[in-house]
Amino acid sequence: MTEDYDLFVIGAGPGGLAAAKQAAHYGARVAIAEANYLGGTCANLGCIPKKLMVYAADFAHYADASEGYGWSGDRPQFDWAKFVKARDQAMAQFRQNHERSLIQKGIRLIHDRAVLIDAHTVEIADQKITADKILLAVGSHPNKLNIPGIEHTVTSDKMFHLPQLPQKIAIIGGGYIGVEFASALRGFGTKVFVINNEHCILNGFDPAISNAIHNGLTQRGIEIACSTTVKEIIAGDRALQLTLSDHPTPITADLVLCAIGRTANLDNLGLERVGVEIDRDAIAVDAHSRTSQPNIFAVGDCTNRKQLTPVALSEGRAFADTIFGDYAWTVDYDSVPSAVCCRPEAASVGMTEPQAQAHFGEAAVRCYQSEFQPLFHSLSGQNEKALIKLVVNCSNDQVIGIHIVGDQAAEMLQGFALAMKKGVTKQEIDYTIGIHPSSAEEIFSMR
Ligand SMILES: Cc1cc2nc3c(=O)[nH]c(=O)nc-3n(C[C@H](O)[C@H](O)[C@H](O)COP(=O)(O)OP(=O)(O)OC[C@H]3O[C@@H](n4cnc5c(N)ncnc54)[C@H](O)[C@@H]3O)c2cc1C
Ligand SMILES: NC(=O)c1ccc[n+]([C@@H]2O[C@H](COP(=O)([O-])OP(=O)(O)OC[C@H]3O[C@@H](n4cnc5c(N)ncnc54)[C@H](O)[C@@H]3O)[C@@H](O)[C@H]2O)c1
Repeated sequence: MTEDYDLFVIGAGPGGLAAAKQAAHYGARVAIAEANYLGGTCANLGCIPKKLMVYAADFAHYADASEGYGWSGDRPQFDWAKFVKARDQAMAQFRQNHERSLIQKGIRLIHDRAVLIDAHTVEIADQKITADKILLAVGSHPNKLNIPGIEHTVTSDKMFHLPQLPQKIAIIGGGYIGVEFASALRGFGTKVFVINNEHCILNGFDPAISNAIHNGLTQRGIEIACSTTVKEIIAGDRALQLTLSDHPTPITADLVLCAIGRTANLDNLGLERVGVEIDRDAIAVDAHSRTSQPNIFAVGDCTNRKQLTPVALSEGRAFADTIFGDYAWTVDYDSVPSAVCCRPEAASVGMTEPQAQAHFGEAAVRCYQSEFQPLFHSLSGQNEKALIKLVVNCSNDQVIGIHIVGDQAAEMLQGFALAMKKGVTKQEIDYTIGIHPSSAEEIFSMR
């Protein structure tokens, strides 16, 4: 029997869109379903609106620095509602661009929720559609703590549509989302208190990064409590009151953000019905993103891999190249760079110093670290330092980890991440000529 499509994709976030477009490029007949907004979390409730918010907050930072550069006069005021309107217009435009590009590629977009009926059939908008292959790219949703008063908290989804900015916010979670919102909101003038259950924020990053970001955030006036959590939240007349474990006095805030990780969107998808197995609350897949049901695949946040847009994109492309194209490849999870869009910014790729020592032994690992004042801050009046750290495998001189803190850390890291993936040695870095004046040139003079 001929199926309606060669590929049916459930979820039009970065993973689903990349796979659909790549499969169509090979001539496959493709349909894609999206229950909410085209572009998924990344384009609508994640990376893009977050980065625009970070840019908006940066103007306060530049305004603070401008006096040292000879500027004076009235300081412009920030209008949250005006920003939200402009941002939403830009995001609507991005969605239209996505839709146009799907049409151009001959991909059918169905704006509705899809569920699995059997291994080759999905149900959507009261219609049954069959496909030879089905790709699950359904993403994830924010976790919430199970404590009294949790109903008084919001998650990152809500943060982009607040009617107004809070005067004081408590953020539960000191990971990517907690730290990024803490930093941006502080830029807008909000008082921020971060509560993290682990011994440091951004645990999992190199300790040099966690420490530098901790110091950078506290220097900007953000309060951080680690090795603690929230036991209870009580709504008072004027504020929310949070009781912390091992913390003498409750803290108050007018908004509480819960940012403690995200879990795959698996509810009522029909996975049990078609025999797709689950592992640690996510869809279990092999290296080629194949589930336990041979013609059903899964990519992105709904699998137990790295919850990052470029990872979802690569998994989508690798799936389409392997199944519909002429070559098979798998994603290399060892050299995935990522950045935390806080101020100061952090970016990282490869092994941390503790990971490298655990893997190769302490004696086999050498680290080079430089902390310096970027030229910009010689006049900004801000005591900001930048940091670059290299982790090197002594046995072959290869750079196996690069960690950067400071302005444009993400932009700086991108090229170095490619060099690391290609096996660059410390000696090759030493003999490379830098660009002057820049912060990045510091990496070439670390002895
Ligand atoms: C606040 C925030 C900031 C972030 N910032 C960054 C960043 O700076 N850099 C970065 O790399 N990553 C960032 N991320 C993570 C990034 O957004 C995700 O890793 C990425 O979006 C995952 O892509 P995906 O395609 O797997 O899923 P998603 O983007 O979540 O897309 C899944 C789509 O599937 C749809 N869907 C679900 N179920 C169904 C169904 N049954 N039928 C039809 N449609 C369905 C959903 O509506 C959704 O649109 C951020 C995340 C958040 C929350
Ligand atoms: N810039 C980026 O690339 C970016 C930005 C945002 C999100 N993301 C992706 O989205 C994922 C989810 O982000 P996230 O920040 O929600 O998760 P996360 O895993 O990055 O951080 C969660 C934090 O919450 C803390 N936590 C957990 N339980 C807690 C508790 N009971 N009390 C106090 N603290 C607690 C953890 O110690 C951790 O620091 C990230 O892992 C990342 O993959 C990426």
